[in-house]
Amino acid sequence: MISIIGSGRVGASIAFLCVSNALDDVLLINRTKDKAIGESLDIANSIPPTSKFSIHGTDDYSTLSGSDIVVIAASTGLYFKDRTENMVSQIAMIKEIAEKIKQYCPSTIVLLVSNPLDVLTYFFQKESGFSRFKVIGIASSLDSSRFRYLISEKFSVPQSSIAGALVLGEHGNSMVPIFSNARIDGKSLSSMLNDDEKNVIRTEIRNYWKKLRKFKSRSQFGIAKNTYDVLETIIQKKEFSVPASVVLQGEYGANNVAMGVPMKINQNGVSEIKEIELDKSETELLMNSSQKIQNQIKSAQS
Ligand SMILES: NC(=O)c1ccc[n+]([C@@H]2O[C@H](COP(=O)([O-])OP(=O)(O)OC[C@H]3O[C@@H](n4cnc5c(N)ncnc54)[C@H](O)[C@@H]3O)[C@@H](O)[C@H]2O)c1
Repeated sequence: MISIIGSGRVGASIAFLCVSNALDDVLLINRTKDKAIGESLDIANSIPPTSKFSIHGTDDYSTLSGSDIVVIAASTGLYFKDRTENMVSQIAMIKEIAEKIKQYCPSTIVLLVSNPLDVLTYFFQKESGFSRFKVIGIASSLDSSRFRYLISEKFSVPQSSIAGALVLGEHGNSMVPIFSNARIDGKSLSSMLNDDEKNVIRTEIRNYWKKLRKFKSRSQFGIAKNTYDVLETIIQKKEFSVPASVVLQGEYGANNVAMGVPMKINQNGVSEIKEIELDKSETELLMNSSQKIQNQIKSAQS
């Protein structure tokens, strides 16, 4: 069973993909029970006639028991300028949720989606005491899909001709697009862009969510698909290479901080953290990004 805590825009979109693709049974848990019931009644009509799975909504955390995976997409409020605006209330919320998950499904895998993503991934792992390989923050794959989209628009090429376009580090203003790893039809992307052009793309990726919010209130489908891909990997016992946030213990020179890094995921969670080669400026930017997240963690602890 896949349980999704928080059935707002993002949680409901993830549930819709799971149910309409007959991935597994889905449980929606929301602070306000009616919202969870309403979304589950709607999404239930997308169950394919050949599916053996269903969906239910509740505000009762004890129903988490038996969850194979829990997705956390709950939010205490909106933010407008920066994803860290609600950090204090989001950390308090994640600590409460960690207690419930520990109580009702202590051997589950947890996918975090709520913001500020890296800070919450860190606090969830510390609070729950779960293996760091079972607590995965989903966001770098979304940022990477934005990177891919912007390259494909700039060069008028299909996304299928782009490989290795990764965004690592914080899911926030210090995120780091890795130009040195990206290829278009096998040709190095770095060699096709000067520093100014790279800066423009870097800024566009970081501000993608702000641009999107000029046209609709906030994003939901991109993150839903990126989360679904990881859920499918785990439920169907596949293996998947993807950038995601995890608590680091020395990898990329970072310690006791969560941030987006390339990894392999399988049915047990993170099976490998991949340390890829970065150029000098990317290495510095990634160190700065981990330092920024660490500062946020420290400010929340003081
Ligand atoms: N990781 C990413 O790349 C990414 C992308 C988009 C959105 N997000 C984040 O996902 C989160 C959800 O976004 P949204 O647009 O769906 O928000 P939303 O406001 O539409 O939904 C949040 C839901 O969480 C519920 N909730 C609050 N506290 C709860 C609790 N303790 N237990 C259960 N439910 C609770 C609310 O009642 C609400 O229904 C936000 O933190 C947002 O910033 C992350």
